[in-house]
Amino acid sequence: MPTPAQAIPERNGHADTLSRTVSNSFSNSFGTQELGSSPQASFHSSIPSSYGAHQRPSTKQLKPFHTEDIKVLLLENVNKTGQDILRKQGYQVEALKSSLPEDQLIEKIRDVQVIGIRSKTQLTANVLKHAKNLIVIGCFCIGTNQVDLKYAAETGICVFNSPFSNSRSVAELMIGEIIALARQFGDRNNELHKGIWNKVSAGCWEVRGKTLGIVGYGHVGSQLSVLAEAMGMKVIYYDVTNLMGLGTSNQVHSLEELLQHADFVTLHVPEIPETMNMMSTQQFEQMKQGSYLINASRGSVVDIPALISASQSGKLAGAALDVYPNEPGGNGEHFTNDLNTWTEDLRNLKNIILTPHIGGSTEEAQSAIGVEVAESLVKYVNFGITSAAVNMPEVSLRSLTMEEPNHVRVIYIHHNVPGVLRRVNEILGDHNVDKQMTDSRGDVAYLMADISNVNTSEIKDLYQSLEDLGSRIRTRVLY
Ligand SMILES: NC(=O)C1=CN([C@@H]2O[C@H](COP(=O)(O)OP(=O)(O)OC[C@H]3O[C@@H](n4cnc5c(N)ncnc54)[C@H](O)[C@@H]3O)[C@@H](O)[C@H]2O)C=CC1
Ligand SMILES: O=C(O)CCC(=O)C(=O)O
Repeated sequence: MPTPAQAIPERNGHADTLSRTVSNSFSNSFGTQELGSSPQASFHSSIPSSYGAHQRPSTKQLKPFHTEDIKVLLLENVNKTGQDILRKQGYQVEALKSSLPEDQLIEKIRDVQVIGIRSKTQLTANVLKHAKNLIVIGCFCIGTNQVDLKYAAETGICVFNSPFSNSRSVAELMIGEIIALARQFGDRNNELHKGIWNKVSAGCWEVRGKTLGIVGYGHVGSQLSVLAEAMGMKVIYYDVTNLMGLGTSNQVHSLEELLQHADFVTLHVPEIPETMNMMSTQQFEQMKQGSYLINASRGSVVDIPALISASQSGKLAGAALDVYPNEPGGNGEHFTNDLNTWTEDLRNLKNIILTPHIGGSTEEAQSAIGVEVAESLVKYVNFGITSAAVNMPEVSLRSLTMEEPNHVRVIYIHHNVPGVLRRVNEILGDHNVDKQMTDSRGDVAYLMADISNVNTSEIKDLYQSLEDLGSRIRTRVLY
């Protein structure tokens, strides 16, 4: 039987925080309950039943949650490593293999404090406005374009992702696809499966000495750069940021310059307005005759009808796509014109490799992502720590310990306007503020304060006073 301290492996120097399962909380997400015992007793009541049910006092607490009260919805087949971490906390975890249509998602999201998704589930403002209990979102992937990050921050919902745990997997897939396209082995494989022996060398090339043009030299692009040079490729890259090239790779000044020189072009940019249809008719015209395009970033980055024309005209000698403007919610026979009107045309092109968004789908990547994101969720739910959050300021304090029984952690997410700290500290001022940290990101600020000598009877007033401030987005009191 694991102890709470063993429940999550230590990472990022937070062993002390993880060893104390602080899970009593006074927050607007949970129903009002009667005031009862001291913070010390309520701490024991928060420990999951498997760790110490015999210690739970019968008295009800002031609107605290026990970890068993935390409801988590995981969609899109989140890895077991992540599920296990959340379950070991005692949270109620429902894990589904696919994403949900919007109406079903809205029904489910009403009820949960935590949701975990991958790249498919769209957490728009319209969906999130129904998520009255939600305090945190975990994107078990790199991309966060599927979440309305601004709306989430403005409603006090923190978002986490895994910024690089699948980068290597994507880079390795790119290497496989560069060789596959250069040797046309996708087509040869398909032909032989149909019984056709077609031994040809025309239009088939070694990759050694060819130029790879990487668009977006971040985690994936830079990994790919190193691997490609090891195969004897020359690497150039284009990025909106001025970045040091690894090995002997060189940054170019414009996308056009890259397209004019590269034999292979790979795309590794985020989905943002500036990258929408970044590769369209004009850009395909700027590419070298007989060059190749690979897109494993997001479907919106490539204008697919323009790619189909460039391929049919022979400008492109081949292409590989892992991502599409519309992707199905789950596995099955969905890749038809019902999904995207041009699907049949795409499927009929020569030397085209089509994969179902598997760039990051390896055992290693999914297992690491599961651990990383689940740990972030636990630290946020149990301790309010926002380190590595995507849409909130990063705030963390040394944890409360068992030796500080009458301490309370106040978390106050608020509009970033003048005068708030003064008012908050007036409210906290009757207690000793042991430590405090505050930071802002755009219009939203996040304050965390550990205060001592708090009687349980004072917590409700403390909470209510903070809630009554006009600047309030969300208040949580953990004790
Ligand atoms: N197919 C798959 O399974 C996967 C897809 N991805 C996608 O790949 C994207 C890139 O991933 P990472 O390398 O980890 O991201 P990253 O954030 O580390 O790097 C992205 C790079 O793109 C650059 N960039 C942004 N806008 C640009 C523009 N307009 N022109 C040129 N460069 C621009 C940034 O400066 C940055 O250096 C992710 O945003 C995600 O959408 C990521 C992982 C798996
Ligand atoms: O594995 C997934 O579902 C999504 C991978 C991806 O596109 C990402 O990490 O951004």
